[in-house]
Amino acid sequence: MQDGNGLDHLAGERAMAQFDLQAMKVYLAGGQREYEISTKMAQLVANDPVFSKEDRVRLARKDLYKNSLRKAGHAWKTILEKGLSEVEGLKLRHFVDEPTYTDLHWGMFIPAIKGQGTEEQQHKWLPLAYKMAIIGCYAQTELGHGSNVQGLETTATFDPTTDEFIMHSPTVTSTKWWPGGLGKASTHALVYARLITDKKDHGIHAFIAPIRSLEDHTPLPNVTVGDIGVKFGNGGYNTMDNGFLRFDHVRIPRENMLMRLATVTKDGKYVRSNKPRQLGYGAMVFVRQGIVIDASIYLSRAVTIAVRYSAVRRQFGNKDEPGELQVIQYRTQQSRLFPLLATAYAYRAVGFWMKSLYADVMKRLNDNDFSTLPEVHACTAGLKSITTSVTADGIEECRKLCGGHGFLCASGLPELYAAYVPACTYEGDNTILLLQVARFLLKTLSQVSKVRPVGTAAYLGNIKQLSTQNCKVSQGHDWLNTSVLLEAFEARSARQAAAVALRLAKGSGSEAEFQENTPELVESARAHCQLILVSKFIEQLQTGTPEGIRKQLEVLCYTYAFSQLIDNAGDFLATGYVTGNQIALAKEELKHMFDKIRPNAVALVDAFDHTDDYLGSALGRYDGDVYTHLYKGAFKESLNDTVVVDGYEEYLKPVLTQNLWAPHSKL
Ligand SMILES: CC(C)(COP(=O)(O)OP(=O)(O)OC[C@H]1O[C@@H](n2cnc3c(N)ncnc32)[C@H](O)[C@@H]1OP(=O)(O)O)[C@@H](O)C(=O)NCCC(=O)NCCSC(=O)CCCC(=O)O
Ligand SMILES: Cc1cc2nc3c(=O)[nH]c(=O)nc-3n(C[C@H](O)[C@H](O)[C@H](O)COP(=O)(O)OP(=O)(O)OC[C@H]3O[C@@H](n4cnc5c(N)ncnc54)[C@H](O)[C@@H]3O)c2cc1C
Repeated sequence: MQDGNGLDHLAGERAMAQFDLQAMKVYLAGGQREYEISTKMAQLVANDPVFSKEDRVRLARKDLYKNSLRKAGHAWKTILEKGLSEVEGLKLRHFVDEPTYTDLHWGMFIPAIKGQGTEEQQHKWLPLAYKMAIIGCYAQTELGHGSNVQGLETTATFDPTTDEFIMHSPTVTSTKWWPGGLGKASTHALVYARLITDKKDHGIHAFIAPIRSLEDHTPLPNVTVGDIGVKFGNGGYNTMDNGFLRFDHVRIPRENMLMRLATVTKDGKYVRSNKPRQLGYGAMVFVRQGIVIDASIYLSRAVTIAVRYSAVRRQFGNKDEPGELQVIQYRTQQSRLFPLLATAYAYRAVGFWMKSLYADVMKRLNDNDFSTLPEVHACTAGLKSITTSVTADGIEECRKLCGGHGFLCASGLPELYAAYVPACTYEGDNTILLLQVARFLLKTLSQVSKVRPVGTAAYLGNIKQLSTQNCKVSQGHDWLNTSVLLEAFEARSARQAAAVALRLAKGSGSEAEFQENTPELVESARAHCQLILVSKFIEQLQTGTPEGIRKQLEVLCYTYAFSQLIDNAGDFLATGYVTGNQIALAKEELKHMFDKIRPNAVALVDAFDHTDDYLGSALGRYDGDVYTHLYKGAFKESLNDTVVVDGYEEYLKPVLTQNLWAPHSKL
C-alpha cells in the first residue's frame, strides 16, 4: 500500500529485512480480507482530494470544523454511492482520520441503543440511525460529574397524565458537557439522567432526547445547546464539536426511555428486569475493548515516523566507520524506540484477542450468563487505561526521538499527540479505571478459597505457589522461555495484589483506609494489566502465526516483555521474586533483541502499511526523502505567502527606521 515516488532512500534498510513482509502486513491487518479492505479504503481516501489533510493545522476553528463536516458528508456520500459494506465504511472513516460526529453516532449512540433498547425500540431507532436520517451522540458527562456517573444531576421525571418524561437540567453543574457531536451536528442525544417517578429517584437511566429540528437543525424549544470551545493543540480534536446541553422542562414520550434493563409503565410503575444493572454501562465496555487496537494504530504511526526518520537522520560518526552514523545505530535511540515498536505489535495482538473476549461476553449475555461480566469489565477498563497512557507517552517520546524536526507540525507528531492524548481521559479517566481493576482484584482474592478465578484472573487461583517460589533464572538465556517470563509477571502481580489486600484486611475496612492505599492499589492494577498484555501477546503468537513471520514476532514479544520487566524493575524487586542480578541478565538479553530488530526495523514499520497520506509526515515518508519535503513544506507556510510579511509597514518598519537611541541604551 506504499506510495513513495520512486526514489527510495531507505532501500538499503529494506534489503536487510529477514522476514516475509507481505505475511506480516496480512497478520497486522487481522487477516487477508481485512488487509484487502484496508488497502482499498486507504487508497480511496488518499486519492480523493476532498479528504486532503493539507493545511489542517493552520485552519481557524470555524473553517476546520466546516471542513470536517464536508469530509464526513463526503465520506457518507462515498459509502452510499459505492455501496460499501459496514466494515468498509468503518475503514474508510478510519482513514479520513479526523475525530468527528460520526464516531459517536456509530461508535456509541447506535451500540447503546442496541445494548439498552428493547427490540421494539431498536426497530424504531436503528433504521433511522443506520441511514443517518438522525444523528446521535452519547450525552453522559456533565459539567459537575464525569467519572462519578451515579452523581449525574439531569432529571427525567415521569408525568403519568401525559405519558411523558420531563427532561430538566436543575443546576449549572447538571449541564451536559463534553459529548462529541453534540455541539453542532447531532439531532438526538442519548441522555443519561436520574429517573424520577412519583417523587422517587431510581438512579441513572438512558433516554433518547430529540434536540434539534429535523427541518432546519435549530435547537428545539427549551433546549440550549452549543460547542464547549477550543481544545488542546492545533487541529487534533478540534475537528470535533464537543458540546454542552441544557433542558428546561423538555417533554419526551415515555417510549424514549431505553427499557431493556428497566421499564416505566403507563401508570408510572417502575419495574427492574432481573438483569444486572451494570449492563447499563455496556456501551463503555464496547468502546473500551476497541481502544486497544486504536492504541496500536496510533502508536504504530508514531513509531513508523520515528523509525524511518532515525534511519535517514545522521549525526556524528566514529573512527571505525566512514561518514556519519544513522541515529538508529545509537543504543540509546534503540532502547527508547524499539520497545515502542514492540509495544505497537503487542497491542495489535492483544487487540485481536479483546475482540474475541468481547464476542464471548456478548454471546453469554444473550444467554443470560453474566458470570464473566466483572472480569471483562476489569479487563477492558484496565487495558484501556494502560494502552492509552503508554501510547500517548509513546507518541511524545517518538516526537523527541525525531529531535528538532519532531517539533514541527510537518512531522505529523504534534497533531497525532493532540488528537490522541484525550484518550487518557475519555471513556473513563485512566486512574479511575485502574481503581476499578484494583477493586476487582481485591474481590477476587477475598473469594479465592470459594470461587475459582476465571479468565485473565485465573492465575490468582495459584496465589500460594506464586507467593512462595522465586525466579530460577541463573543465566541470560534462561529468560528466553515464555513460561519463565509469564511466571515472573504472574508472581509479581499476585504478590503486589496480595500485599495490598493483606494491609487492607488488617484494617477496619473503612473507605478512608481504602483511599490511603490507592497508590498501591493502582500499582497492583497496573501489574495485573501488564501481565495480561504480556500473556496475551505470547498466547497469540503460539496460535497459528505463519512461519515466515514467527521469528520476528518472537523477538518483538521478548523485547516487549523484557522492557516491561526492566521498566518496572523496582516493583519486581520489591516483591522479592527476582534479584538484581536476574534483572541485569534480562537487560543483556534485551540488548540482544535490539540487535535482532535493528536490520528489520524499517521493514517492521513498513508492515503496518501506513500510506504517506495517512501518516501526513515529512519525516516518516516511505521514500525517506525527508529533507526535500521539509524544505518544500516551508513554502506552504502562510507567513511565506508574501516575501515581505504582512505587518511590516505598521510594526516592523517603524522599529527599523526610528533611527533614535533607545532612552535606556548605554551605547
Ligand atoms: C467509575 C465507574 C466505573 C463506577 O463508579 P461507581 O459509582 O462505583 O459505580 P456503580 O454504579 O456503583 O457500579 C459499580 C459496580 O459496577 C461495576 N461496573 C462499573 N463499570 C462497569 C462496566 N462498564 N461494565 C460492567 N460492570 C461495571 C463495578 O465493577 C461495580 O461492580 P460491583 O458492585 O463491585 O459488583 C463508572 O461510573 C465509570 O465508568 N466512570 C467513568 C465514566 C466514563 O467512562 N464516561 C465515559 C463517557 S463517554 C466518552 O467519554 C466517549 C468519548 C469517545 C470519543 O470521543 O471518541
Ligand atoms: C475529548 C473528550 C471527549 C469526550 N467525549 C465524551 C462523550 O462523547 N460523551 C460523554 O458523556 N463524555 C465525554 N467525555 C467526558 C469524559 O468521559 C470524562 O471527562 C471522563 O470520564 C473523566 O471524567 P471527569 O472529567 O469527571 O474527570 P474527574 O473525575 O473530575 O477527574 C479529575 C481528576 O480527579 C481524579 N479522581 C476523580 N475521582 C477520583 C477517585 N475516586 N479516586 C482517585 N482519583 C480520582 C482523576 O483521576 C483525575 O486525575 C469526553 C472527554 C474528552 C476530554
